[in-house]
Amino acid sequence: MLETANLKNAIEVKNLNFYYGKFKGLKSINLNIVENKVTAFIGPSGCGKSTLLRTFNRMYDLYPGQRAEGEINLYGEDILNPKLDLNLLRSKVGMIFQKPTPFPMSIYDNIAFGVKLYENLSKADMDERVEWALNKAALWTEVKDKLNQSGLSLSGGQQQRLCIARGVAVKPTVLLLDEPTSALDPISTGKVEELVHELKKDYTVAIVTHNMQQAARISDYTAFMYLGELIEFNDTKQIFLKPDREETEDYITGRFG
Ligand SMILES: Nc1ncnc2c1ncn2[C@@H]1O[C@H](COP(=O)(O)OP(=O)(O)OP(=O)(O)O)[C@@H](O)[C@H]1O
Repeated sequence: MLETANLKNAIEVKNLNFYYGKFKGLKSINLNIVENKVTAFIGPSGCGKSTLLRTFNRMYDLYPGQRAEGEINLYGEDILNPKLDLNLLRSKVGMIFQKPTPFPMSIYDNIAFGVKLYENLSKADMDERVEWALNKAALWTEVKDKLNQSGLSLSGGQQQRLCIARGVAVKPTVLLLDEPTSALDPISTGKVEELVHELKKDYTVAIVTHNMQQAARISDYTAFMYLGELIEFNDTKQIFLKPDREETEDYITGRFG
């Protein structure tokens, strides 16, 4: 396992268990998400990747019967604390989903909407923020002349970059990406992958992916999960070239999963 205690961690997960009612979806997870790096979560369907990602911004809180036990520290603050301000947490830990989900409103408003929840900006400052976020998501040049058009009028790949722009616009510290390219064509996928590479200069990124090549291409660290457990967590190169555990090797070489 990777020794990350001496690196700067954005998130530290300690003895995390997660329950869907009586079903235990995560079993004693311990790992750190290193600041300004990309950490990929891989593993067969149903192994708990999305469940783990959803604990990092307490997305599960929206659903009755789901609960987490243990500790998840975001820069030293335990986010499992029941008294935590969840809106504030979600402004610090943004999430982008598998299917692009633009709001049914203009491209401009898709971005401004979230910003308005947290900040009271003048029109000029908001214009600047919208341009900044669209630039960060490598979408500005494609949409700058049609900011008033519906976000839904964009292509799938553009919609996903719009969602990424919406995510970065509120200036989170961590971005969670749950299979962000699985609904995209190869060109759009390439663009999102380049973008993830750029984003880690400013953000800490955790990404769930089914695509081994993608994990190898874009992540610094990789966590392999199986049946709710973290089997192996290490430098991405190590995981793909010389994994410690046989289960990891079987998975990445396509022998199961
Ligand atoms: N809402 C839910 N209620 C009950 N069980 C659930 C719920 N969501 C997920 N699970 C179960 O928790 C386990 C982990 O699911 P999760 O979605 O985290 O897996 P995953 O690794 O992200 O899978 P995939 O790659 O298919 O998206 C699975 O056994 C799944 O059936």
